[in-house]
Amino acid sequence: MAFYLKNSRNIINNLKSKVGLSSLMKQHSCSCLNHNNYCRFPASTATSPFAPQLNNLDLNSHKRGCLFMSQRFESTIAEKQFASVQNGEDNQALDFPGGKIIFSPDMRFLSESPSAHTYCFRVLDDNGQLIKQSNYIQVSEEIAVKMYSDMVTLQTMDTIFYEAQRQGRISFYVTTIGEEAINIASAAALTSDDFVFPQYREPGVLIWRGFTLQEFANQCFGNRADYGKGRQMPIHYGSNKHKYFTVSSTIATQIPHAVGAAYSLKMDKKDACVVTYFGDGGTSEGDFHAALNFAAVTEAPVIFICRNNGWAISTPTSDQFRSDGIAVRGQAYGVQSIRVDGNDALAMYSAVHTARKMAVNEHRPILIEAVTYRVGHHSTSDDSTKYRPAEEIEWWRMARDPVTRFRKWVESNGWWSSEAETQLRSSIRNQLLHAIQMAEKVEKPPVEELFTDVYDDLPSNLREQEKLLRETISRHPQDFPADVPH
Ligand SMILES: Cc1ncc(C[n+]2csc(CCOP(=O)(O)OP(=O)(O)O)c2C)c(N)n1
Ligand SMILES: [K+]
Repeated sequence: MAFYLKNSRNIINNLKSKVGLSSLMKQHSCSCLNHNNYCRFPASTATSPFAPQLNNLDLNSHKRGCLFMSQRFESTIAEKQFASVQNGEDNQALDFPGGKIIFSPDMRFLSESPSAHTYCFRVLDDNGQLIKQSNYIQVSEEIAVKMYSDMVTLQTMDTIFYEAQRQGRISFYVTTIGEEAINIASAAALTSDDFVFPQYREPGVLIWRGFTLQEFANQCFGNRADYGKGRQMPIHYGSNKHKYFTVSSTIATQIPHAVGAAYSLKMDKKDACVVTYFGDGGTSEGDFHAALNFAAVTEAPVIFICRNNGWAISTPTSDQFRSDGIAVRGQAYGVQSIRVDGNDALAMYSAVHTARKMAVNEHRPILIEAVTYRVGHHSTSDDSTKYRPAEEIEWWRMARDPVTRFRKWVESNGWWSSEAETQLRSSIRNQLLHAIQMAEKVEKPPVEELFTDVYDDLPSNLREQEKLLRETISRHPQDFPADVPH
């Protein structure tokens, strides 16, 4: 039998000094309650002066019991504290709402940075070899081969769609080059019941979940088969079937949405969590901060995955923030956090797999900072050599490519060969070229679709806009795409 007390960090010292229980107490966190705020007392506590109350508790009723006990202890301590402050004794600490505050005569400011940088968890070295004693979750041959194949699919899709944009066949594109491991390994560690609130550099999650290359192409071409009916720019994918919320260009808006969705999963007692992705730039938005705090206090099962890729368009992280990256901010909000080598697929898989268990079983948010590099330009509207050295990009592309690193590990297990590689790459390339040709042939959605799906009855301002649009098209037909029915 064991006993649990709420806010025990705050009262443990008082108990030690005033009640003399120190030899009986063992501080340790309780995973099923409010985490760090609870202490477990061993059965021997039964010999303490509090034995009659403690004996009324057991493991199953400890939550009810500890609330009762904590109220009892807190009120006793508050009374004693009040009396001792009145008497001018023991004024070194006080219970404030929310926790004990220790007073000190030293005027000491908290340092702006920790003395040591936060460690970065990795499993595979740069050469794809397992680092001895690394603490990782095993993946089966089947999962490893699918992970590798999907990373190659993502890389090939990026190359071909990027070229299609350069040829003027699609209007815009964003590549994920360099971030394939974050995309695919995180997706592999989730279940299909988990909801995804993406930024825009995570299409690999959809690849993993079975969104077809034809579906990707239909969205980029904005044709009639696109679920968004051509209303959004290319790469703004969404899929009800795959629980993947539609990409919104507006940075960081998805982060609080994810927390709300996670809170609702918790209230519905679902065995699932929510995962949201964002970049280092996204963490400068207020939405990021509100979301972390909201998730911490509601104990929402949400995994925040920050792709810290060094650049937010042309803004380097040194101009973005002065903290030791992103992971440390989780701690400030009361969220367990980890920094991971985002170019190590096994480390990403292990961290997300573990985070998912913690989120779902313990009802808590987790923050993962995946350290990586944006190898491509920000988008097809950007030329990143204007603001960063070409050698830096090349170094990451060659020496730290996550796809090659993972391939070496898969090969060293005897699960992959150069014949399989050649066959996979040529098959994906052919499928993509075919998907593009098909998507190009499908008609575009008609003009009236611009105005549907929001209101049952079009309000007068939208009717006016539609009229104005049609008049403009008839006055300037040469400026209007010939393949859009109107
Ligand atoms: C609220 C808002 N501000 C600015 C922009 C313009 N913008 C588009 S992408 C981007 C950079 C985002 O960088 P980051 O979040 O680090 O993601 P990355 O592109 O590196 O993956 C900016 C500033 C926007 N879309 N939304
Ligand atoms: K970024």
